[in-house]
Amino acid sequence: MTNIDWKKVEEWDNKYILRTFATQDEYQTVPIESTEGDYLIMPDGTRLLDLFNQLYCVNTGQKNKKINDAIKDALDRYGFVWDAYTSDYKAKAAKLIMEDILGKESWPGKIRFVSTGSEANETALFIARLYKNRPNVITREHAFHGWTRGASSLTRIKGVRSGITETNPDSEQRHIPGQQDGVVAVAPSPNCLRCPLSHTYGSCHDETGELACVTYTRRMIENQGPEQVAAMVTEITQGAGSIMPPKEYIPQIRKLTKDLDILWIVDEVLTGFGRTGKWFNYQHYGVTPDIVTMAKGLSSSTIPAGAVVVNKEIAEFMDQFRWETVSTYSGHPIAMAAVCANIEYMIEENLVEKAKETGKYFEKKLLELKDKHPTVGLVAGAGVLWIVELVKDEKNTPFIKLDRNTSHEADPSTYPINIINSKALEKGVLIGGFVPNTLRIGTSLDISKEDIDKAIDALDYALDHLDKLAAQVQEQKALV
Ligand SMILES: Cc1ncc(COP(=O)(O)O)c(/C=N/[C@H](C)c2ccccc2)c1O
Repeated sequence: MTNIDWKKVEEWDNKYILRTFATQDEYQTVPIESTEGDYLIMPDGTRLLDLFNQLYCVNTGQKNKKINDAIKDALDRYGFVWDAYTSDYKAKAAKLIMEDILGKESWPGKIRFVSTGSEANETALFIARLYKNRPNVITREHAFHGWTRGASSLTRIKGVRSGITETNPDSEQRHIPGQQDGVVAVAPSPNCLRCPLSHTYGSCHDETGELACVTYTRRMIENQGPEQVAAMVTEITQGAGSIMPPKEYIPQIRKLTKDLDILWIVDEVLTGFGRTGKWFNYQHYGVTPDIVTMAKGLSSSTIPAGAVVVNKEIAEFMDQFRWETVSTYSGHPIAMAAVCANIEYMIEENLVEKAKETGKYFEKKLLELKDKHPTVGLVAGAGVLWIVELVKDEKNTPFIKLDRNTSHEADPSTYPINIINSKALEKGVLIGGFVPNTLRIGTSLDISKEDIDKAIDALDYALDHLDKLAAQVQEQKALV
């Protein structure tokens, strides 16, 4: 490795780069010298086991040899050609997705490649509104669909949707004028532990068995006027929002969209490509979408890539038109080479099945922690995507009242996810979440049992500390 002056790196980083998720004063440089498998390696050789899987996006592991070799081969042939030209890589990537992965399903029509998840969702919104000739779309509480204008109009995590937050917890929530355009209505999220409609799962079904949150969504769309609604956009498992729906929810939402003749856009940017133990998360529920958006695991993030798959009817409709917009890097030959190698590796190594089996081991180990630690209120997930809800008492009260909100209405150092993060780091494990009270665990599909055990040990150690803090708070309350 060339001799890097990491002091200079830190100086330039602080001096010239605009920050994300931290003000300049809060920001601290975290230098990473290299990555490998599920590990980040710092300049001093410290190896961090990454239970964020970065942003739940390195599905086939860091520095995957097959992907890196494919990129090197492609670089021997290409610099760049734009979407009007076809590389063998772009055509093969389309074939692998439409035939090898989705070939057994009758709904897929055609695919368009883009570069990010936000761009995939922008494309899906564009197509849905054009195809239905209607302006409105339905999103949900705690949704995260990206940061660009249309995608962010769907995003409903409080701190995120306005785009910026401030250190001072008492600061006014700022909103970026016009950023929320794009007529959307917000349906309740199937967050049964903290039901937005104050129901209890198991007794919230009506006489037809429909969940209360689905009935509410149906009524909301009927009030909007379904003839004004192009589509409902859903993550099957909410990623940043960290919510796993009850098993009936997705099939009932799919029925609702068909009953009301609106399109169903499924955002598989975070859950796609084997993360939940299926190629795509919707496949757990016996339903088929009209449009699927994808990114992250599409290339395992070695090179940015995103895509949108539309159903046969929409593909036929779009084929009539000259699409008068283009994104420069769509179908970039080097990115497509990474996509092909990523998918071929997943098929050769049977990684989707491996993730499914790994999920059973994760569930066993996380439920053991739930039995041991009073601050674990819920464990939910599948494959290598898990939620651990942190609570301060047996009533599942959240530590941070404004739950699923990143607008820093409290001091972030009091967030349970950050308390867990700093204790687990003592054991060389990076674990945490995005919303204050909920750990969001993600790994590569290939993670070893030894590394899972190392992660569970670190989480156990951190939860011991959180249990003590919760008990102290309870004792102080009892003294008052
Ligand atoms: C379901 C979903 N759709 C679209 C996008 C937008 O994709 P992009 O970034 O434009 O390629 C994302 C991005 N996730 C962000 C980075 C995230 C994930 C977990 C915690 C916090 C943030 C996503 O999760």
